[in-house]
Amino acid sequence: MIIAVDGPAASGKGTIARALAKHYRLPHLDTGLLYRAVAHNLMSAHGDPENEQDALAACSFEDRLLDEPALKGEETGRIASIVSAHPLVRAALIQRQRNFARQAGGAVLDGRDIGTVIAPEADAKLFVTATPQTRARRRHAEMQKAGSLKSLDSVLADIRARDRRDAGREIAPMQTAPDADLLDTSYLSIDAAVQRAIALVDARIGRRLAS
Ligand SMILES: Nc1ncnc2c1ncn2[C@@H]1O[C@H](COP(=O)(O)OP(=O)(O)O)[C@@H](O)[C@H]1O
Ligand SMILES: Nc1ccn([C@@H]2O[C@H](COP(=O)(O)OP(=O)(O)O)[C@@H](O)[C@H]2O)c(=O)n1
Repeated sequence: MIIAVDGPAASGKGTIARALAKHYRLPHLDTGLLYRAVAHNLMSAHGDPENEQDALAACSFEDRLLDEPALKGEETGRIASIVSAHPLVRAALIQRQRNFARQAGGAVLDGRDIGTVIAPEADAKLFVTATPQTRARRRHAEMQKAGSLKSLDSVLADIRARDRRDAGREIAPMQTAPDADLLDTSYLSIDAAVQRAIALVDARIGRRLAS
């Protein structure tokens, strides 16, 4: 079984994808980490994120880089959203994600284009959203815990800029797959959001088995 979880920054898609993976005993891939790894390599090489060749040169890395805590930083996320708009970068990362999705037994993947590009054949697709204000509050709280002094307003501005870039790019833009279930977590606790996600996936699987 393949489960695709897409959505914007800090919507809760990673939290939900991890919980689904645990519930259904499936391996999980946070595909945002791949783009963050490219951003990290590019920044280490002092490359220009707008330059497609610089970004392409940053695309080869081993899986263990994905465990690097530095990938989680806000600046890395911002640069990731710039390099991810280059077609050659997306092409360089696509097979890795498809192989993960199609492994025996299935998988859960979260990102921006899982249900639309990476695994359009997924058995269940969720598009996880929350208002920009809610997402900014969540990201701000995470950043404060990590010692950041950035204001909530500036985190909100970053979130809006990232949404615009991710939804507005020409290749594999962030969008809801026509057969995805929408899950708005703005007014749901983590537990409630996870329970709702499991119910939506169960309903999809049930429908598939019945058809
Ligand atoms: N429903 C929720 N209610 C409150 N906080 C949440 C909820 N879902 C996620 N969070 C918190 O918001 C932050 C971002 O969640 P995360 O799952 O990492 O988002 P994403 O993967 O979409 O960027 C984390 O600190 C997480 O614990
Ligand atoms: N499948 C994906 C996953 C991430 N990305 C890009 O990578 C950036 C970082 O993704 P992420 O999922 O780690 O970001 P957060 O939602 O955790 O903030 C996004 O802003 C996207 O530009 C993408 O283009 N396609």
